Amino acid sequence: MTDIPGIVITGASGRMGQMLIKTVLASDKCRLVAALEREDNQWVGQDVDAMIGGQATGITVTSDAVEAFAKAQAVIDFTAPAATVAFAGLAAQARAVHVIGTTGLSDDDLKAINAAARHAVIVRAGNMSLGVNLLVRLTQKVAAALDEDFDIEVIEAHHNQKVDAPSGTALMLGEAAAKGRGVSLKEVSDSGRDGMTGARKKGDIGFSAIRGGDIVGEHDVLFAAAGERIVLRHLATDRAIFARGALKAALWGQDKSPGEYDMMDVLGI
Ligand SMILES: NC(=O)C1=CN([C@@H]2O[C@H](COP(=O)(O)OP(=O)(O)OC[C@H]3O[C@@H](n4cnc5c(N)ncnc54)[C@H](OP(=O)(O)O)[C@@H]3O)[C@@H](O)[C@H]2O)C=CC1
Ligand SMILES: O=C(O)C1=N[C@H](C(=O)O)C[C@H](O)C1
Repeated sequence: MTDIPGIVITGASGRMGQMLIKTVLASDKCRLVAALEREDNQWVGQDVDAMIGGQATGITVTSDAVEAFAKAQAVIDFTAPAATVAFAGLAAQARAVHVIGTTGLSDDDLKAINAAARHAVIVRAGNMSLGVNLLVRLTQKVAAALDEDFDIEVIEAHHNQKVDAPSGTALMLGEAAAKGRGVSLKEVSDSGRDGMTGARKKGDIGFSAIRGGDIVGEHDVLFAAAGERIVLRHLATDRAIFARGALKAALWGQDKSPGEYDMMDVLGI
């Protein structure tokens, strides 16, 4: 046994799962203890190195979450809402830090995650990159400085396999803009415009989603008034930025008390 935190990666064969495994293997601050996939996944029973095409790890992809979590000090989870809610309960039982990158979570999912955070540390963010979390802060500041003569629109673009919209990041940016304005996002959110929508309602925060090709993740926050526009922009070109943030969160959470945290807490911004 060593003091270096043991990490489980869920959704191990996914786009983020593979990136996370590579990031953990490249770090000397943690060790990979398990790579988890669901039972019917083609990689279960195969070596992690065959899946990621990298160095020999001696670790076989497993579908046994209970056994995997029992060996872990942290679980890094970028999967899908149903899986993440189940993992939150199991990670809490194992008293492992649960880092959640999964987006598209419903209010009920968030309640279940919040309940699990009574027993263990959970760090959850729709975007784990430093750049986006700074952009969230900037968005709040700019929204607080401008009045409703500036229409706020969040525009996001992602690859053609993304299943949820608006993106988790777009919602973080929308929440920040609403907070800056001192309003509730639920009351002013306008997404999915189509057909005879009528004129834009003053004070609304709009969302637009583009899906295509292999776009990693692009977010604009547009403040548009008569005669001028301000655009705050983040472009992700490499999923490594999310994996680095997630690993930082897993290590940061090791000495924290049970509760739900976000990347602002981790980054101290
Ligand atoms: N917070 C952040 O910084 C970021 C968040 N994300 C979010 O992370 C999530 C994953 O993204 P991405 O890696 O691109 O997606 P992928 O579809 O590439 O990977 C998802 C993985 O999760 C597994 N999975 C899905 N459902 C279940 C389930 N019910 N039980 C067990 N495993 C399951 C999939 O397995 P299978 O193939 O068998 O279905 C797959 O291995 C998304 O919600 C995305 O929005 C992505 C990037 C950054
Ligand atoms: O699904 C993705 O790919 C991404 N999802 C996150 C989101 O929903 O914002 C973060 C990043 O933009 C990539």
